[in-house]
Amino acid sequence: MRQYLDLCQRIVDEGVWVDNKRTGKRCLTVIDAELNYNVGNNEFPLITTRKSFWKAAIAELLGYLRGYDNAADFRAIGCNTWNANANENDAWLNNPHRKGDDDMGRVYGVQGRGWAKPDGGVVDQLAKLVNDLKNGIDDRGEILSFYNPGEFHMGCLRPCMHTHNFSLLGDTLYLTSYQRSCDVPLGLNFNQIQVYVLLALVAQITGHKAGMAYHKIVNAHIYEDQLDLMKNVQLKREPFAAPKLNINPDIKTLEDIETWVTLDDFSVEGYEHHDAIAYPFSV
Ligand SMILES: Nc1nc(=O)c2c([nH]1)NC[C@@H]1CN(c3ccc(C(=O)N[C@@H](CCC(=O)O)C(=O)O)cc3)CN21
Ligand SMILES: O=c1ccn([C@H]2C[C@H](O)[C@@H](COP(=O)(O)O)O2)c(=O)[nH]1
Repeated sequence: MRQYLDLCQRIVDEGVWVDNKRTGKRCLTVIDAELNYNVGNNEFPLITTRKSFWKAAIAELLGYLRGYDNAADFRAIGCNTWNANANENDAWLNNPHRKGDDDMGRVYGVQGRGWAKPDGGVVDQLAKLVNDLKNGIDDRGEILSFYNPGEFHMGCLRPCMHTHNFSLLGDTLYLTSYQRSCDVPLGLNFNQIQVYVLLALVAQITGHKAGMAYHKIVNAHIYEDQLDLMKNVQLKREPFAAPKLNINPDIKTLEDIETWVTLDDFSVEGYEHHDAIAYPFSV
């Protein structure tokens, strides 16, 4: 939790104002941040200086792992975060590739599970890496990448957390995740949870111990309309100890994740937190 607050404080102290054309807002911005999560010790990086809606963050991750391309599918599993980008963004609403209400296009999990090959067919990056890791193989390319510049024009938003690189050392699995752009008050609250849960889940279904997850962020920002709440509310609060995350041990395969896993298969123990803060969201 300290590392999150240190990043917020660093943006407040050292951030530079940058105009963002897409949202029409200014962002206080720093470049290069690293957060590390000890998944092996079950130190769940849940924000405690405000109430975190952690279930929605896990639902969003499940949707990515299933290759969802529609905000309605996300809603059905308990996640509302894609409604605005799918339905309220003029550039996307006028895009000829948009297939109708709630369509998100070729983003995130679509690339992760079905990257189109130039000669026909698709690459399922997640199935490949799960299969390798299950067999004790780390070919130094166990990568799940959502970043496909050739199809940016076919999606509502470029992926922010775009690459997850797994590594096996002995019987311990590690994860290094890369993020190009980070809305620290809103997005990072979710992204920390997702990096942690991704390592915990993949370790569980491939039969390895989970080690550390390393989260590398390039552009970390606070939107101008979020700054006052961050400076004068969230950063004035003292954090509580990290809670623990429990995952249903019956989840044993990628197919389990694709078919029957729900948010009831995750529970958090000992989550003490301050009141919720309603940060403004920029579409
Ligand atoms: N500007 C922006 N920031 C983001 O973090 C972001 C995007 N856009 N677009 C794509 C996804 C969607 N994400 C979102 C969207 C909404 C919330 C949000 O409203 N969170 C609230 C309530 C969550 C709930 O009730 O489930 C929060 O208090 O955390 C969080 C992440 C993360 N990403
Ligand atoms: O997982 C996510 C997804 C999105 N974000 C934030 C980062 C930016 O504030 C916006 C995306 O805008 P771009 O203009 O495409 O950079 O969404 C996040 O923090 N985490």
